[in-house]
Amino acid sequence: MAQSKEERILNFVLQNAIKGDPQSVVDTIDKYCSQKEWAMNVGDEKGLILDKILEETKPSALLELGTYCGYSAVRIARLLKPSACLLTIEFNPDFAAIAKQMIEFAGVQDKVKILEGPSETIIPQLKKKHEVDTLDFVFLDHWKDRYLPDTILLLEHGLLRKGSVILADNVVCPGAPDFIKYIRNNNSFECTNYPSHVEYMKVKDAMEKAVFLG
Ligand SMILES: O=C(NCCCCc1cc2cnccc2s1)c1cc(-c2ccc(F)cc2)cc(O)c1O
Ligand SMILES: [Mg+2]
Repeated sequence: MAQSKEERILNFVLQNAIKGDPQSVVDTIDKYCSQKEWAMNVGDEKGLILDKILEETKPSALLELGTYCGYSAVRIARLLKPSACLLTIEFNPDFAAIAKQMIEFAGVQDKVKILEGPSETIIPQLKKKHEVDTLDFVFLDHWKDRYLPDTILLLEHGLLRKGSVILADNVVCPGAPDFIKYIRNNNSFECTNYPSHVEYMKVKDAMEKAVFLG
C-alpha cells in the first residue's frame, strides 16, 4: 500500500527527531513540510503567536479542534504545566493514529488525550464523559465552517468561563468569515487579530484571539 503524506511526515520524525524532545519533533515537522511536502500544520510562524498566547494564558484545561498529525498538540503540550491537560478532537481515524504516535514519540502523552469523531458529537460529551468543568483555552483548527457552530456549542454547554481564550487559525486563508463576523460583533468577546501567513507559504493568513468576558 502506498504511504500517505502523513505517514511520510511521521516516519521522517521517527528517523530524524529526538525521542522525548517535543521541540525537536516540532522543528523536524517544520523542516519536512517546508522543504519536502506542504502540510496543514499551524507551522513555525503562527506557532510563535500560539506559544506567546499560551505563555500569557497559562491554561490547565485545553481543547483543540483538528489534531491532524499532532504538530500543534505537541507544540502546545511542550509549554503546559505537568497537571495541565489538552483534549484534541480529530475526525479522521488515519490522522488520529498518526497523531497518537507523534505525541507518544514526543513524550507528551501524559498531557494529551485524542478524541476521535466529529466535534458536534464530542463537545456535548465533554463535561459528563471527559470530566471537563470549563475550558481555559480552545484552539480552533478544524473545518472552517465549524468554527462558529462549535463556538456556540461550547457556550450552550457551559464550557467557557470569564477569561476563557479561543484562538482560531486560518481566519484569512482558508477563512472563517461567519465566525469572524459573529465574534467581533458579540460584546461578550474581546477580539484581537494576529496577521501572519499560511504555514510554509507567502500567502497572507491570520489568527484571531477571542477572550470570553462572561
Ligand atoms: O482545512 C484545514 N484544516 C482543517 C482540516 C479539517 C479536518 C477536520 C474536521 C473535523 C471535524 N470535527 C472534529 C475534528 C475535525 S478535523 C486547513 C487548510 C489550510 C489550507 C489549505 C489549502 C490552502 F491553499 C491554504 C491553506 C491551512 C490550514 O492551516 C488548515 O487548518
Ligand atoms: Mg490551520
